[in-house]
Amino acid sequence: MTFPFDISATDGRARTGVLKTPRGDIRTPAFMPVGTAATVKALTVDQVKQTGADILLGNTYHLMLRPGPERMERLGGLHKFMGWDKPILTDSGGFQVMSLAGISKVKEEAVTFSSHIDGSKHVLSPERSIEIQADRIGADISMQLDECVAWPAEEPRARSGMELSARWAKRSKDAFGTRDTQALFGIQQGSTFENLRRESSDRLQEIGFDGYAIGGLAVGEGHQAMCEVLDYAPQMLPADRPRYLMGVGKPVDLVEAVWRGVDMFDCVLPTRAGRHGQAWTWDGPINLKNARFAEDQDPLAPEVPCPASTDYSRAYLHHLIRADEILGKILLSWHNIAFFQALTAAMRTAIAEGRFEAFRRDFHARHVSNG
Ligand SMILES: C=CCOC(=O)Nc1nc2cc3[nH]c(NC)nc3cc2c(=O)[nH]1
Repeated sequence: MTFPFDISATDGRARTGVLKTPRGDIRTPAFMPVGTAATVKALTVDQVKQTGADILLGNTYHLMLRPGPERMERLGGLHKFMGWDKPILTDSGGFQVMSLAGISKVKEEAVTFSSHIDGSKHVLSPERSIEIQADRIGADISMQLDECVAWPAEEPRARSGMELSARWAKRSKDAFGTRDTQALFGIQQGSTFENLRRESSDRLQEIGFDGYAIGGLAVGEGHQAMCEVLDYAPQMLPADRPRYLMGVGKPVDLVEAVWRGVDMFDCVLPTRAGRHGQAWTWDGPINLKNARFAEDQDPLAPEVPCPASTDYSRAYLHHLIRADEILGKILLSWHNIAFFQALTAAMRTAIAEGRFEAFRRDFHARHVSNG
């Protein structure tokens, strides 16, 4: 179903709005915490809710290996399983098969691979991926199966991956059919080639999707090269539908992508880097392992409305991380997710008030120069 996407304000290419789904509204620009194995690592769903997150990402690859699609359905689907009653977007599994699975083979018909957990054999076709996401997991937003070509890619290789993804887009849409409570997003590919990204966008629009993701980025090309693709790629996609940049990113990546017209993001960094002591603040990233925090009585970020950001001293967090205490991983993950939510909330307000350019300039001055 094409969920209503009400853009309430624009400022240059930046947009702010609401994607309305049966399970709740998603305020954009939106950051989706990643709930890989039916959990946002180290956090309860209540803690995630408290950060202001409107939607979570689930990973099809992990969930199809464990607990398995049919078991997930017998248990009532992912929302019931993990106790999260707001929207969930699932990825198609394609990307993680390439990066996590054992021997994988990509054929026209499907991707075959062996589980990184127990070596068992699995098949992921566009049709099977849709069945797992929409019918077994019960995702509110499903993603087409695609092929994310490694970077750097020569044009012929980038073309073949883009064309396979476009054929799989059609098969995904046909398998998804028409549903009145769930949506399907297509994925633009084409690596760093403008002509390929244009062809991909045109083929996706001919098929017609409820939203459009920008794939093939944040795969090692670096911030500068990613921004150069984002200088043109988002605008090739329909302006009235959500644009989702997959796997991105650091706070500065979000600001630069919103500036270029992106609406939705997902990234494991807030929780993954948090578990290793990294915290993002308005004054840039810091690592609590650093000795300079050993007697720092200040909280992480008094202006971020999360207990982990306001109620604990940096000295205490330094101690917890140095001691490899579980609570350290919990508090830094919680703070980082809350910071990413505070960042997207601040961008929504800046766009609504027509001052995103000033926001972007101040953000670079305060956050990036220190970072
Ligand atoms: C995740 C939602 C939907 O994803 C898919 O179903 N396929 C897909 N996932 C990606 C994930 C990425 N993460 C990064 N960097 C951390 N770059 C990525 C690129 C892709 C991509 O091109 N396709």
